[in-house]
Parts: sequence; structure tokens; C-alpha cells
Amino acid sequence: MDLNGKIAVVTGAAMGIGKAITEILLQNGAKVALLDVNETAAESLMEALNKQYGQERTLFLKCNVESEEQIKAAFQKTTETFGGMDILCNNAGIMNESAWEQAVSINLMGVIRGTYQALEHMSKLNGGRGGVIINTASMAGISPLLSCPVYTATKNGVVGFTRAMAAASTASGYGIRVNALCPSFVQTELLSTITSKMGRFSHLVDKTEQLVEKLGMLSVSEVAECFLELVTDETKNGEALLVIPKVKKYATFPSV
Ligand SMILES: NC(=O)C1=CN([C@@H]2O[C@H](COP(=O)(O)OP(=O)(O)OC[C@H]3O[C@@H](n4cnc5c(N)ncnc54)[C@H](O)[C@@H]3O)[C@@H](O)[C@H]2O)C=CC1
Ligand SMILES: CC/C=C\C[C@H](O)C(=O)/C=C/C=C/C=C\C=C\[C@@H](O)C/C=C\CCC(=O)O
Repeated sequence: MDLNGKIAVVTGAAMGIGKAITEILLQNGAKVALLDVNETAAESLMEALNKQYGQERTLFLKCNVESEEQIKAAFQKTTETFGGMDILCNNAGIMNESAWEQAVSINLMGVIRGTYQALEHMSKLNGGRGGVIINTASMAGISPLLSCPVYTATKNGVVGFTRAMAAASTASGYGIRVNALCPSFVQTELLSTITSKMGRFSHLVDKTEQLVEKLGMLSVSEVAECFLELVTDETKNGEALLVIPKVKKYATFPSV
């Protein structure tokens, strides 16, 4: 898939992995709608992006992925402004084992809300052009993280939802590929605050830190490069791409 002139939406775009994904999309010629709850971070990012890429290539829309109404309005505005929607990256996510219901609502339900609303604009069955949806899951979606069972559950949910939606899309003729990105630890704000967000598992901080030390840390640009592969390689559908320092590997699952 050639990204030149394509229209993309990224949730959680103001910081971290979402910001790097936004940048790589712009570098490859796409227009991007940045959705986020953090207006301050988004506005300073928008100022920099506008200088580099021009005002007509980006759009910031305040949007909380916990709200179906806000997602619906943001996708509508994107379509009106840019003339359609070809790519969605459901990236917004949190790790907070104390606020675990909110984590389920953002990490898993947010991906489902985003995907279902995107079908209205992207599915060939609804007059859309088709395209690709990439869900930011995590390595925790494949291999459990002992200090955050709910986070692990949400990311397993995202991997399962991605694979089933890919199969549903193929069988139904939506013309949309659906893939999951599964990075291990990435140097972002989310990772720097985890020790205070483990709730009833805070006694497992040391074990988690040992795991981070053992696996190492990814940069956001390494993750964005893998995102680009999942978007552009039209043979990839229903895949979960595991990204670990020095390792990039498509996950395999038992077949029945
Ligand atoms: N940092 C890491 O080690 C890894 C992160 N991930 C996943 O990558 C995704 C992005 O994480 P990071 O960039 O690390 O986090 P981050 O905290 O640096 O950035 C997350 C962005 O999402 C936004 N956001 C949070 N809740 C939102 C909501 N309800 N609606 C809209 N936007 C919202 C935040 O304002 C922020 O701009 C998440 O889904 C996370 O679970 C996956 C694997 C590793
Ligand atoms: C507590 C960190 C929470 C979130 C960080 C980030 O958002 C994220 O998604 C990070 C994911 C990292 C996953 C890494 C690997 C998990 C591996 C384990 O299932 C198995 C590895 C080792 C077991 C312990 C050992 O033998 O040393």
C-alpha cells in the first residue's frame, strides 16, 4: 500500500508510540487526524508538525476513546476535512491496575469502538475504499506480564479481536486488513510511571524491573517502523507482530 495521499486516524497520537506513528505516516505522504485527550501535548505537537509538513496535512481532534459519540464525531470530521479514511491506528492505552475498569474501557473497548465506527467510513460494503486497521496491543497480549493481569487481559483481548476481525473482514468483503502491533517495553511516559500504577501487585515491582532489564527497551521509532510494515505490506492480515529489541517476529498460534 502506497501511503502517499492516504488518510489516517491515530488515537493517543499526542505522545509516545502514537506520536511516532503519526510522524512516520506524515513522512510517507499520508494526511493524519490526531485524536487524543491531552490537548496541551497535542497542541505543541501540532505546532511542530504544521511547521514541518504544512497545516493541510494534519488535524487535531480532542477525543476520548471511552466515548463512542466522540469517536463518531472525530471520524466524521476527518472524513469531511480530508475526504475519506484509509487507515486507523487504535493506539490509545493506559496501564493502571488500580483503575482496572478504565483500563479495560480504554485498551480493549476503545479498540472495539474505534473499529466499529471505522467500518462506517472504510468498509467497501458501506461505500468506503477499504484500507487497514492497526491495533497497538503489546507483547503482554501474547506473553503474560505478572505485575499487570488486567493490562495483560486487555492486550490478549486486542490480539484476539484483531484476528477475528481480520477473518470477518475477509469473509464479508469489507476490504479492510486488520493487524496487531505487539511491542515489548518501549521508552515512553506510560512506561516511566508503571511502578505507581501496579495497585495490588506493587510488591512485584522488582520482578518487573528485572524483566525490563532482561529484555531491554525499544525506542518509539523502532516500533513505528514495524507499524509501517503492517500498514504497507498488503499480504499481512490477521497478524500479530512481536517487536522485541533486535527481534521482529510474526506470532504463531495453534491451529485447530
Ligand atoms: N510503552 C510501552 O512499553 C508499551 C506500550 N504499549 C501500548 O502502546 C500504546 C501507546 O502507549 P505509550 O505511547 O507507551 O503511552 P503514552 O502514555 O506515552 O501515550 C499514550 C497517549 O494516549 C493518550 N490517551 C490515553 N488515554 C486516552 C483516551 N482515553 N482517549 C484518547 N487518548 C488517550 C494519552 O493522552 C497519550 O497521548 C498503548 O496502547 C500501550 O498499551 C504496548 C507495548 C509497550
Ligand atoms: C508493568 C509494565 C506494564 C506495561 C508496559 C507496556 O505498556 C507493555 O505493554 C509492555 C509489555 C512487555 C511485555 C514483556 C514481556 C513479558 C514476558 C513474560 O510473559 C515472560 C518473561 C519472563 C518471565 C520471568 C522470567 O523468567 O524472567
